Order: sequence, then structure tokens, then C-alpha cells
Amino acid sequence: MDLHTYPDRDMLMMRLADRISADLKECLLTHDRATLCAPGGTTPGPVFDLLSAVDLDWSRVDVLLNDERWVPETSERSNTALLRQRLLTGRAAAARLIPLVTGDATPEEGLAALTEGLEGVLPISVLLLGMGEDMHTASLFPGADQLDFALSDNAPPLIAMRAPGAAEPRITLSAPVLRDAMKTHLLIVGPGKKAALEQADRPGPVREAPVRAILGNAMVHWAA
Ligand SMILES: O=C1O[C@H](COP(=O)(O)O)[C@@H](O)[C@H](O)[C@H]1O
Repeated sequence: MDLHTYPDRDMLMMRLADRISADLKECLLTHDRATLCAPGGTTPGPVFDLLSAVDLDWSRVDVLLNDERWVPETSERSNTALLRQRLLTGRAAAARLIPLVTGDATPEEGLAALTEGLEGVLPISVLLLGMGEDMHTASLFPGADQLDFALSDNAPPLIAMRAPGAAEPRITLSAPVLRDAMKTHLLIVGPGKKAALEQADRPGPVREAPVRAILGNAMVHWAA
């Protein structure tokens, strides 16, 4: 496992934002556009704050979530709202947001339109993922109804998912799309997530620790 440990969270967020912006700039040297795929949740806000001020050609960047909770954007649980408030502001306001939520009642109803919206934005150029203490990443939760499908090699890019560990229905990128990313970073903080990471790094079925699906490709960034 490619684990990078930082003296504190501030240092972690600064170094990670530097790496992600360097990855994006490198991609834009040889490609017309770059896709930055980002997590929601409670951890990445400070990295988003730093990235939003970076001087790069954001008008050539597509920003896509790893996954979304099927809630309206007015909900405090909306990952889209987090992106709008913390990343797509300042210089990064010029980036294009690829939506992962619709006004439909269920993710199953929104799936076809959202999948169409992914045309031209895959493969992911720079992937930033988070992880829960249950070892889920994106919305690939242990015990989720569509987990085996989402982990399979022939999975479509987007899957509607329901899981005992998730408070609401979800939509998530599938394992093959996450694995195809050109650069992958996993951001975790705190002792609970470090213990979960160590458990996930041991051999075992991916379905019991879905983060295993990407661990071999990822630079892992951790601070206490
Ligand atoms: O529900 C989610 O959880 C994970 C981890 O979130 P955190 O609050 O522990 O940082 C996140 O990566 C994912 O995008 C989100 O939908």
C-alpha cells in the first residue's frame, strides 16, 4: 500500500491539494480537458477550499462526484451542495459540474439521464476518494444491494445503490470506472479510519471491504 502520513491535518490538506493541482495541470498539458472526480462527506472540505484558489485553466476541467446521496441540493447531506460551496467557487468556479442527481424521486429513475451525462468525461483524470470506517468508498458499501454488480468487471459506470449503512438511497460510480482513473488519491483522517485501512489492506474479499477495489492503485493520504 502506498501510504503517505502527514504530521497534521493542515499539512495533509495542503500537500494533497498541491498534488491534485499538479496532476490536473499535467493532464491539461496533453489533453483538451481533464476530469476531477471528488468525494462528498465530512473530510474533503479543506482540500476543496485550497483547490478552489489554484491558478489553473479550470474552464477545461469537468468536476464529477464519486457518489451522491439521493437528497435535494438544499439538504445538508447533499454532496453536490458541498462541491458548489467549497470547490466550485473562486478560480474553480469556471469548471463544469457533471451532475450526479436529478429531481426524480429515486436514483433508478435518474440513472439513464445521469449516465448519458458521463459521455466524454471518462476515464477520470484525477480521482480523489474518501472512505468510511466500514471500509466503503464512493457508495460501495458492504452489504449494499447492488454491491456485487458494482464490483463486477462488466458493471456500467453508474449504479443506484441502497445499503444498510447508508441513510438514503445513493448513486455511485462503479468499481471499473474508479479503477480506470489515471491518478488515484485516497484521503482519510483519524485513528478509526487508519485501523479500517489496515484491515482493508489484509487479504480478503472485496465485498467485505469495498475500498480494496482501488487500494492497489491509490496513493493513500492520512493524518491523525
Ligand atoms: O457517504 C459518504 O461517505 C464517504 C466518507 O465520508 P466521510 O464523512 O467519512 O468523509 C465519502 O467519501 C462519500 O463520498 C460519501 O457519499
